Amino acid sequence: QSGPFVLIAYYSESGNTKAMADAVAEGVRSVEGIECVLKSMDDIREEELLEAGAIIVGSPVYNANLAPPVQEFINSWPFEDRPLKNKIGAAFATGGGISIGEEAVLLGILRSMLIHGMIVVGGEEVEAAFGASAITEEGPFGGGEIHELFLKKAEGLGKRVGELLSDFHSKK
Ligand SMILES: Cc1cc2nc3c(=O)[nH]c(=O)nc-3n(C[C@H](O)[C@H](O)[C@H](O)COP(=O)(O)O)c2cc1C
Repeated sequence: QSGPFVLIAYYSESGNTKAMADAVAEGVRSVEGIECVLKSMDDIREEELLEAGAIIVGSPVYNANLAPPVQEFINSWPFEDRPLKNKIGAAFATGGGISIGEEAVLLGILRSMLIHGMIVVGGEEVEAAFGASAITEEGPFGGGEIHELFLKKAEGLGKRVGELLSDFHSKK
């Protein structure tokens, strides 16, 4: 990576969180001068975490908590001298049902980021205030594809983080 970039790190067992990650990436890529690295968290090297200007983490909801591999990933971040301090952080999540854990997961990710001294932000719209989330199995949202409404929130999140990173860089 030559210029400032946003790292999007996701975990996805059945593809829903990956689909949201793709929409977040689209939002980031709409910002001029900002690059985007989109990866499943298994493939992320520590160097990439250290070089990223912003990190956006996505998790499915598992029993109203972060999926364990996501918490493990965050627990593996370097902490000595807090090298992630002042990076921008944001979250996205997918859950099967409405209000059975997605907000808890978003805030769980942001809480861990705050321990690292990151500057955490939500999405573009008030409907994505804690980050972008999607419902994947309940009622009208159970059709197999992620509803457009949720993809738009994900895109707005990526765009906002990209724009903030761009502002930070222009002030340096
Ligand atoms: C072990 C397990 C626990 C789950 N617990 C919840 C839950 O508490 N609340 C919820 O809304 N969805 C729950 N789900 C559903 C997933 O969050 C949902 O299907 C999600 O979109 C899967 O994301 P993925 O396709 O990226 O793997 C659970 C799924 C699994 C496999």
